[in-house]
This record gives sequence, structure tokens and C-alpha cells, in this order.
Amino acid sequence: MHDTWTGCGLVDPGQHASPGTPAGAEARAAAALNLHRVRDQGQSLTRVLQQPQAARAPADQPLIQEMTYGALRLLPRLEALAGRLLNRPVKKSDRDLEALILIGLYQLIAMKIPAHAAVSATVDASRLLGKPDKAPLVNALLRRFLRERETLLAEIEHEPGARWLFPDWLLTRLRRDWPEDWERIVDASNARPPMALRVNRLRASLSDYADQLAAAGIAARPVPGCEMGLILDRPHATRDLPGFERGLVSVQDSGAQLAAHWLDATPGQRVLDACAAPGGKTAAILERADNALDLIAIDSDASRLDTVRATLDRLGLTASVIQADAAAPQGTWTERPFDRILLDVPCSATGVIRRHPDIKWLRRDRDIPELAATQAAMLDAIWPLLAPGGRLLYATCSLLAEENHEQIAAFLSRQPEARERDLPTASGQTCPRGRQWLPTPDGSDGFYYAIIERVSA
Ligand SMILES: C[S@@+](CC[C@H](N)C(=O)[O-])C[C@H]1O[C@@H](n2cnc3c(N)ncnc32)[C@H](O)[C@@H]1O
Repeated sequence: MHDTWTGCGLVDPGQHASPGTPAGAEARAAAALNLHRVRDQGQSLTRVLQQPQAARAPADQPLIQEMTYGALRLLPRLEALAGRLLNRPVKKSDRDLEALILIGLYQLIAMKIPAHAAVSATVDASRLLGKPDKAPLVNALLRRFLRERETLLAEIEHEPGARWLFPDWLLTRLRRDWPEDWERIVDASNARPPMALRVNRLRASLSDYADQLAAAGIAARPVPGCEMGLILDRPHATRDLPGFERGLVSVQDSGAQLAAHWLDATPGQRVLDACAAPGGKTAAILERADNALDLIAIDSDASRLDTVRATLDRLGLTASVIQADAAAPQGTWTERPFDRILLDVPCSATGVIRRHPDIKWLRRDRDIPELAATQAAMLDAIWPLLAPGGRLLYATCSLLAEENHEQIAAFLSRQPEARERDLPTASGQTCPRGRQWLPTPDGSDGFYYAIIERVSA
């Protein structure tokens, strides 16, 4: 059930707005409530931003998103500063106000907004949260930060949380799994991601579409090793992309685009996409094979399957889209074996933290073994559906060994008909099994792929 601004004890910022409300106060209040919902109520940022209230002022959206995403990226740094500025912990009922203070601090340390404008709009936002009595406190705290800025920033510099902006458990795992690379991973995960596109080869060539982008004033460059990929110099709304609604192009990270390449489905083959929603890889697989596959796209989440259908419609692609459980496959679609199976399992999503910074604060260490057990169950349940000589591509957007090469090593050891096929070494990192792409500033998100073929025992 979707919550509402008022139904969960939160106040609709618009409810307290008056004609005299200064510009930008509503955006600060909305960002504070977004942050509060993630930080204190454990809601995912995707869900928070889908709520109709989050989109109440379309013109404010870029600013609201910048403050919400930015504050989640820098959260421990902002919390360390707020902790020094507040004399005592805030009451539970004032956690929304604390979120607003964090949003205020984010503007002052990371945004190019004149300090006086940031402070005044944030102070006014406390009224929109229904807490006008707290406006002097917010004002005093933010002004004190401006006066003591250098000292306060120097004080928190050496706190590990404020330096790395990662939870301890995840830093520990990354240090263990990537002793040479963990610092680069963390820095890339805390940066803003690039925006990558996949051109629909059934409707345009890469160079034609690059020309259309140039004509629209959008700078883009091809992605090495990614047949239909373009990276934009800066993000744009999809409504600004030429022919987006006509299915010329999709937004998809360059690492995600590799799945279609490694799966290598060719026209006429029977293909299973076993965790398909929202459908980015399904569409890439179909485009690469001229939309001439017998492709079954399953997912356990019915509402996410609606997105798969809408994506296929927009791109002019054809598949059977079925709600089903990959850990217990049943139904007529299981009766004939598949030449190709993509198993893009639910995972920690630690490779895409730069796109979903809430993952750092919502995920727990204890989730990882649970996810790994689910992934193993899916591998075991889906494997019998693969035809002899067929290929299964296991994929995650995780950086963690337990979900990736350790998972595949364990699968290979319990399945005598499974053989790993090497992935080319031109990109990605070598692992004991499969290959890992790490998040890089101008390149892909973090992805893991392993190709497994079925031989006769
Ligand atoms: C990593 S996402 C897939 C992303 C998708 N392949 C794409 O590229 O757009 C994992 C998906 O697995 C689905 N899922 C989770 N448990 C499942 C299950 N038991 N059976 C089928 N799908 C499941 C989730 O609903 C989610 O859509």
C-alpha cells in the first residue's frame, strides 16, 4: 500500500504553503521528507520517488532529486556535522526536522547555491513541515555551520564513516573481496553515474542515432566494447532524447548491455529471461536477435511485468511475458527446453550504489547470505530447463564474492553437466569463476557475469 504525506504522520509541504512562501522552500521540504522516508522509515528511494506526492512540483524535480540523492550519498558526513551542531539527539517525532537540517547542510557543503538563499529556503521549509516553532533552531544551526565551517569539516575528516560514506559491514566485505580495488570502488560508488543509452538497432544505426543526438545538441560518445552503446556527456530527461517514445533508444548502463552479447541468442532460438523485470536486458536480447526469438520473460512481480510489456511495446519487440517463480518453475512454458537462459538474479545491488545510494543504508550484512541462498535455489531450479549444448548466463549487479564467483563455484561443484565457458579478458576483472565489471567514473556500473554451458554427463 502506498503511504500518503499525512497518512504516515508526515505533513504535505503544500498544505502549509501560503502565497508568501519563498521560492524553493517546498523543494527543501519535499527533499527532507524523501530523506526521512528512506533514513527513518526504511523505504527504498525508488518507491519514495514513485509516490505521487514526490512529483507534486515538476519544475522543482531536478532540485529535489539533487538534494535527495546527494544527501543519501553524503549521509554519514552530514550526520557527523549535525551531531556536532545539535546539543542532544532529536526526539523521534522530530526526525523529519533532522532530515531537513541534513538537507540544509548538503546544500551548504555540496551545492553551488548562495548560502543565504539555501539557509532561508531551508528555514522556511521547517514551517512547511508543520514545525514553525523550530524555524529559529534550523536558522541558528545552519548559520553556526557557516561560521565554523572549516573547523567542523576538519573535525569530521578522519571519521571513517564520514571519509568513505559507506556502512562498516560493506566496507569490510569490499576490503576483503577487492583488496586492491576497494578504494576506487567506493569513490566511484559515491559519484554521480554517467547516463548510457542503447540504440535499438531495429530502428536506427549507432551512427545515425549519434547524429540525431548531435542535432538535438546532446553530446555523446560510443562505448568501447558495447555494440549499440552511447554515453552522454551529461544526463538528460528521456523526453529530450530524439525518438525515445518511438522506440529508437533506451536508457541502459553499458555493463548491463553486455548481457545480450554474452548470452549470444540467435534468431530462431528458444530463450528464457528468468528474472526479467523491468525488461532492459529482455529488450537488448531481442534487438540483438532481430526480434526473432521464442523468448519467455518471467518475473515474480506482476506490477514490474507491466513495465516489461510497456518497454517491449515502445521498442516494437515480441516476447511471452509471464508471472512465475524462478525458484519453482512450473506451467506449460517449462515443457520445452531452452537454448539460452539469462538468470539475472535479485542481489545486493552493491554494483549500482551510485544510482541507488539508499542501498548503502537499507541493506544489511545479514541480507547477503539470504540473497545467496535464494540465488542458489534459482540456479538449481532453472538449470534443468536448459537444453544440452545450451548456455546459461548468470548475472548480478553485485560486487560481493558470496553472490558471484563463490556462488558459481559452488554451483559447478554440485552440477556435473555444468561447464564454465571463459569470458574474453579485454574488459572486466579476473575472478576464480566468471568475470567482474567494477563501477568506473565514466564507464559501467558494477556487474558480474558467468557463462555456463550444459554438456552431457
Ligand atoms: C536484477 S532484477 C532483474 C533486472 C532485469 N533483468 C533487467 O535487466 O531489467 C531481479 C528481478 O528478479 C525478480 N525476482 C525476484 N525473485 C524472483 C523469483 N523468485 N522468480 C522470478 N523473479 C524474481 C525481481 O522482481 C526483479 O525484477
